[in-house]
Amino acid sequence: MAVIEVTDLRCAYGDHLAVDGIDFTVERGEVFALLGANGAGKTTTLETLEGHQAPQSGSVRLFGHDPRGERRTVRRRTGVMLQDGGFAGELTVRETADLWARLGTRKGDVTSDLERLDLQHRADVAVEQLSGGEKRRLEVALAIHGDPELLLLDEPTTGLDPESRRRTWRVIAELVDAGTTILLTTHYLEEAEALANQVAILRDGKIAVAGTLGQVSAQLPARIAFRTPTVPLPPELAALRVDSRVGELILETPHLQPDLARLLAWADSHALTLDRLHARGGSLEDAFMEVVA
Ligand SMILES: Nc1ncnc2c1ncn2[C@@H]1O[C@H](COP(=O)(O)OP(=O)(O)OP(=O)(O)O)[C@@H](O)[C@H]1O
Repeated sequence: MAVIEVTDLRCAYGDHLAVDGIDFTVERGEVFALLGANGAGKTTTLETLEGHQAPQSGSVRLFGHDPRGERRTVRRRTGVMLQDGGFAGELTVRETADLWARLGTRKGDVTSDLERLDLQHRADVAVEQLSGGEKRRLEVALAIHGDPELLLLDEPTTGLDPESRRRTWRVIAELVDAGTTILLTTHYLEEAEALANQVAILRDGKIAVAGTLGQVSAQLPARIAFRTPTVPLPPELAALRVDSRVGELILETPHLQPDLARLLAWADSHALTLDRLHARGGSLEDAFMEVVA
């Protein structure tokens, strides 16, 4: 049985349909990243999985259970981040973590939770005195308490400096190695690339593109770029041309290897050096830009 099963989910605020008929499943041990521009419906989907929101129609199942109707059963196995404003600002970091641990049913060492997110030296500081990035790390520390089977993470690294982000990725990767299933939302495509095996890109509450990272990237053409040569390109390559900015020429092709070989042969025959030549396959960023453009 899938850990998460979402079937024809619709969620509305008044008459505004924020999630408009989405389906996906997440199997045990997978990391599933929900991507999309602001307002695409990521948080609404996550809040429905957390049981904070009721679907307008369709269904959401975690471990085969309804996260609203069978909240206790689901919560025992699921780590979630505390909602915005859920902290009592005057409590210290350790008091907050202790309280959270007592409210839940999973056993675990709060000190080690704080250490994993590099917050041990902030343990006696009031939560209201934490920086934005430290607060976000505390939210992640609470979510991972007791090594849940499933983690639901809403933008786990937003506002973190690059080192803290990488550290958080390492913590998440360790949990995945230990068998945790993860669904996360993020605006950082490199985060999805670093962590996820499945992605779905939402647009206006619908899934526009979904699949493994490889499948999503492979749907987009490859790109070859180089500094503009002074000699005109042969027609079959000139037809691939999509853009030329600041002296760089970009060719898009679904057939990277033969077209790159053709380009190099042409450059050779004209004794040309193609400055700053680089070639790459389609990427998650290309897929994302295609969806949100
Ligand atoms: N409490 C609310 N009341 C009314 N409309 C809401 C509410 N929360 C979200 N919406 C609307 O629902 C849609 C989806 O919002 P949601 O927060 O799920 O998007 P998101 O993809 O998480 O966006 P972001 O990347 O900005 O966090 C948006 O149009 C948003 O304005």
